[in-house]
Formats: sequence, C-alpha cells, structure tokens
Amino acid sequence: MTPRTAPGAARPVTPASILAARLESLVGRAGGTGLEDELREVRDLAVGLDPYVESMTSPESPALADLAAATAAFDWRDASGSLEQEMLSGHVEGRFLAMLAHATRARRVLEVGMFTGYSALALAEALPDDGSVVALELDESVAAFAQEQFARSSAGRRIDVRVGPAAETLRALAGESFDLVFVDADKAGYADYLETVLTTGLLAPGGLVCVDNTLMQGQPWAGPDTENGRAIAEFNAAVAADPRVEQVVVPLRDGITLIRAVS
Ligand SMILES: C[S@@+](CC[C@H](N)C(=O)[O-])C[C@H]1O[C@@H](n2cnc3c(N)ncnc32)[C@H](O)[C@@H]1O
Repeated sequence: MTPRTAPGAARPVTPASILAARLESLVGRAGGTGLEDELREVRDLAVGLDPYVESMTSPESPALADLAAATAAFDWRDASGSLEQEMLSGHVEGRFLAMLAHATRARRVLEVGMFTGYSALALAEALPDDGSVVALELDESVAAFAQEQFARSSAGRRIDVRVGPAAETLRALAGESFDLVFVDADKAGYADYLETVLTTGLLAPGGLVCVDNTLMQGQPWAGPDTENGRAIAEFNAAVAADPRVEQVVVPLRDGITLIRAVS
C-alpha cells in the first residue's frame, strides 16, 4: 500500500499528473543525452495541462474551497482504513459533476462513497432548493468530518448522509429513485453497485450514472498490476460488453465513465 502523505503534500494520482511527475524526473536525469530540449517540451505539455484546465474552469465556491483546504490540512496518517487526502475529487471534477446535475435537471442525486464531502457538496450546490443528495459513506469519522463542513453552507442542508457499507444501504434505499448516481467508493464493489442501481429501480428512467476512477492511474493498460487496477479493468470490460447500457469514458482527472440504460 502507498504510504499516506503528510498534510498538504498530495501525491500525483491521475494518469496526467503521474505522467507529468515522471517527465519532470526524466528531465532532471537527461543531462548529456541530447534529449534535454525535447524532453523539456514534452514535460511542459504534460505539467501545464491540469493547471490550465483548472484556470479556465469556473472557480469553486468558498464552501468547497474551505472543505478542500480542511481536507488537505488534516493528518490522514492517523485515520482509519485507507483514507487519504488524495481521495478528494476537487475543483474541476466537482464542476463537471455540477454541470451534469444542471444538464440533466437532476433533483435527486445518490453518491456512493462520500469521503469528506467535496463531490456531495458540489452536486448539492447545483440542485434546486427542493433537491437532495443522499451520500453513502462507510467510515463514521470521515462522515462526521463531512457533516461539520456541510453545516457551514446553505447547500449542505440538502445532503442526507447514510453511514454503513454501501451494498447494505443501497438495498435499504429500495423504493427510492435518483436522477443522477455518482459511484466513487471501493473499486471492488463497483460492479455490484452498478448492478443494484440498474436493476432495483434506484436509477430513475432516463437517469445517468457517473463512475469515478475508471482510468485508475493508467493501471488497466500500463500497470502496475494492483487490486484496484484489476477491479477497474474488470469493471470497465464488463460495462463495455453490457448490452443494457451505453457509456463513455471521459479522461477527466482519474477518469469518469458516464453510463445510461438503453434497454
Ligand atoms: C474516493 S473516496 C470518495 C471521494 C469523494 N466522492 C470526493 O469526491 O471527494 C471513497 C470513499 O468511499 C468510502 N467507502 C469505501 N468502501 C465503502 C463501502 N463499502 N461503502 C461505503 N463507502 C465506502 C471510503 O471510506 C471513502 O471515504
């Protein structure tokens, strides 16, 4: 397992940022090879991508910026399970999810895997006053952390947190339906969560499912071979072969797959 980073010192966890860090390191070691200038150009292309995308995207709300800062300032090395600051989706992905909520005119949103609540709050901010986000989280302490943040913003009152294993909470939600579902919990559980959402009426007719980390740091095509990489590779292949759905993999951050039911 990768050691958790000190507060504020996030490590690269997306294909683009990993590529940028690797190229930075290669530039540092390229002296005398004759490849320095070319490598620098390639490095600049990779290193500038995320900051450029971020600077051209509408800014995050003060409440989201505060939540991200509180998450980065917390020392996750003492936290339970595998929680780490890098789990937070962040500015551009939050805007993307909010844009999807607007575009689909979502009123009811379900999130599977909340962490400190960044995506839940980004989605809640995009909903009408009578809208709601039901956010599922396994870890009681991180759920409490998120709820403290939600209490500071008016959109936070639209978020209903349910603590427990998502598989159980999803079954307990039978009878409810959601216009937009964001899946971002344990990768080994993804196939089960999608199946439950598609087959039990949780996804409203015409609803959209968004699944995070479907590029999993590039592991499905470039390795290394890890448990999460295998889980995502299997999940992606199963979705690609599933005639019940249509999907597109968006290479934003660590990959988001958008899925809709077609039969
Ligand atoms: C990647 S983080 C979610 C990040 C969050 N959506 C965001 O955008 O900031 C994954 C979260 O899923 C939670 N989780 C893991 N397994 C779970 C399970 N079986 N049921 C519910 N939540 C789970 C973890 O505790 C963690 O907080």
